[in-house]
Amino acid sequence: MPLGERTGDEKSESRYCGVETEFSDDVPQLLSSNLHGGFDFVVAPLMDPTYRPSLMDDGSNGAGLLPFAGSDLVLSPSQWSGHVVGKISSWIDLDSEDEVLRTDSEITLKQEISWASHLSLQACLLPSPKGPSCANYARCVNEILQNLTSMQLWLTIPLEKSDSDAGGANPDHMIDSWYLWNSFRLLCEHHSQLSVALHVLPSLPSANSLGRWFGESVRAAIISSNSFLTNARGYPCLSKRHQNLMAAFFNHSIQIVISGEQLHSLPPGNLDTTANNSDNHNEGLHLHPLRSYLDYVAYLYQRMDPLPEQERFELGYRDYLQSPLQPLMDNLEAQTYETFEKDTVKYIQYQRAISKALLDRVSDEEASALTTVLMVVGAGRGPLVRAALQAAEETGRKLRVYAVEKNPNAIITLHSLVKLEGWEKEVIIISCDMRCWDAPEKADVLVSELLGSFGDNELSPECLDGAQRFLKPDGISIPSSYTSFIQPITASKLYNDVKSHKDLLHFETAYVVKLHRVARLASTQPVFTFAHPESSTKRKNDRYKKLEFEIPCDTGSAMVHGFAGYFDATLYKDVHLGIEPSTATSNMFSWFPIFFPLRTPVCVQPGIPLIVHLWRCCGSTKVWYEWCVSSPVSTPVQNPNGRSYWVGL
Ligand SMILES: C[S@@+](CC[C@H](N)C(=O)[O-])C[C@H]1O[C@@H](n2cnc3c(N)ncnc32)[C@H](O)[C@@H]1O
Repeated sequence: MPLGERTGDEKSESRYCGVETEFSDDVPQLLSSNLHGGFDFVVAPLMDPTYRPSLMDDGSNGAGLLPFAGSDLVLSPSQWSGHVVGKISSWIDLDSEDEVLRTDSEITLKQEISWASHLSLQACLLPSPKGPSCANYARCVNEILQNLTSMQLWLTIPLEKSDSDAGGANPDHMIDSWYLWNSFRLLCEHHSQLSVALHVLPSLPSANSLGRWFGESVRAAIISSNSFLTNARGYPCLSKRHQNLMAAFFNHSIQIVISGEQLHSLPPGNLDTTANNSDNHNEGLHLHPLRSYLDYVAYLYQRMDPLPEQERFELGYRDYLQSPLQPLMDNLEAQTYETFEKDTVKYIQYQRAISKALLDRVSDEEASALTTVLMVVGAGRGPLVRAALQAAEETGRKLRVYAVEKNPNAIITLHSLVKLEGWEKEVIIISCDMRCWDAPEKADVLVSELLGSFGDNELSPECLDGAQRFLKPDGISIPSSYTSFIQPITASKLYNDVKSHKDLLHFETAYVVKLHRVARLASTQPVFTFAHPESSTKRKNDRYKKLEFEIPCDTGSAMVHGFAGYFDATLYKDVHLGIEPSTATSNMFSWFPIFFPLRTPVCVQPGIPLIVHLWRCCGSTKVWYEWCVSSPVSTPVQNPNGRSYWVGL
């Protein structure tokens, strides 16, 4: 039974909760008692824990009849795959000094994984490495991963990090379990079927340190009964920080697994009013011993606020890599225009900016005599024309509008719009590329929306340079400027998706992506700014920027898989629009962030700056970006000469 649905969240998947069990050779009974107890799946040992290959008295060294928990026939295939996660024997130690133990461990691990694959389990839980050195364990897991069809391996990692980094603490005594995970996954080359099961402990590391994990491949969070506090009525509850962490797990589709013994009371009939599944308390004497923990977890899930409408709409795009549009080189399709046009917030901001510009341009006294010439360059199917006419009506200013568009298909829509709305007197449609249009008069106001997720990446600067010829010397450009921003992120899912293409081209491409399973490791910093009109005729659109990021000291080390990019545009005076997280325009959905991947992820740590270089390069037919890191290590300059990714002029 899922943890429940979040109110109003019908599109989101349900969240499930599992339970860690002891070994039992009666798997059907084990499964049915736990499912009846309210859990969705069991994390159960597959093999008798007393088994050691070297102790098999048949001399087969483990090759004889193995003490697995029943045959594959005891459950149906869908029960095995839907309700059982295999728990690999916790005694295994593949990096032990003891050769017998090491060999036994290796044999057992392979036997258990082989059995779990045979059963088509979705995942197996691997025990945490026994010490900081885990090379042999990782080598063995890596070998298994090479031939594993679809099963996931969840490596148990205790969620611990001591916060006493500063003040000359001996680094040898520092605990940061992230290192364990990092060295293990590096040894396994970021394999996409290897992920983490975080073991949540009674005390938690700092928020920044916890945040790192949300960019890693975390599939499960195991929470023991001893991490729960006791409320006034004897029921389990969690600290505020643990509650927030659980909410973050739910938001990132991380499965919860409850483990340990019943440490809190569960008197039948004595209901905790904070728990929602109260009917289940009435099951009386047959309650699962961990039922109150499950109820509490379900309560935490159900009380979460529903996802805002925009987030719900964007669910299907989360962490999905898209190639950025090429609106200059290609002609946009009707569907793309339709999506833009639904973003009312964007047009409201433009209308506000245009209104302010019209009022600045023409005083109240001149309003009936003067006509402002406004040109929408890149008019698409006309929403900015509408915004301009509404601004004129709102301010009582007279307007002549030129709608310039190079997409012949959008021109057809523009003509029918003008006719339908009766705008023939005010609107003149020009089917032309703005860079070569010979305008009959000069504009007071030039309005455009040629912005990409990284501001200038859809070549707004090049287009507006071409259009500036027909803007009066004192004319206004809306937008008047735009700036791109980047920040380093952990994004193991995105990195693996790029890597799955197995070529350089995909590593040297910037993607548009609704970032979700990422950790933002430092605040954003501005990269390139373009202002319009550009007064200097000498200034070219090539740019270079070197940025230094500091990782907050309580974060600990982290992996940078690439950079998230954003923009902020000043439309006019105080009216802005953008997606830079700290100033993002709310409820606007036209742009997702951009992602610049790194070919080789870089491990960063507090105290050593992360130095990034970004170039915007302009050729005669294309514009492209190049990027690299020079500290703490140097990485290759990606995309030299725009060999993999460029935007056509
Ligand atoms: C991002 S869309 C915006 C469309 C519309 N203004 C809106 O807000 O929905 C950019 C539009 O500019 C047009 N465009 C791009 N470069 C152009 C150019 N050099 N000359 C004329 N139109 C251009 C594209 O065809 C596209 O219709």
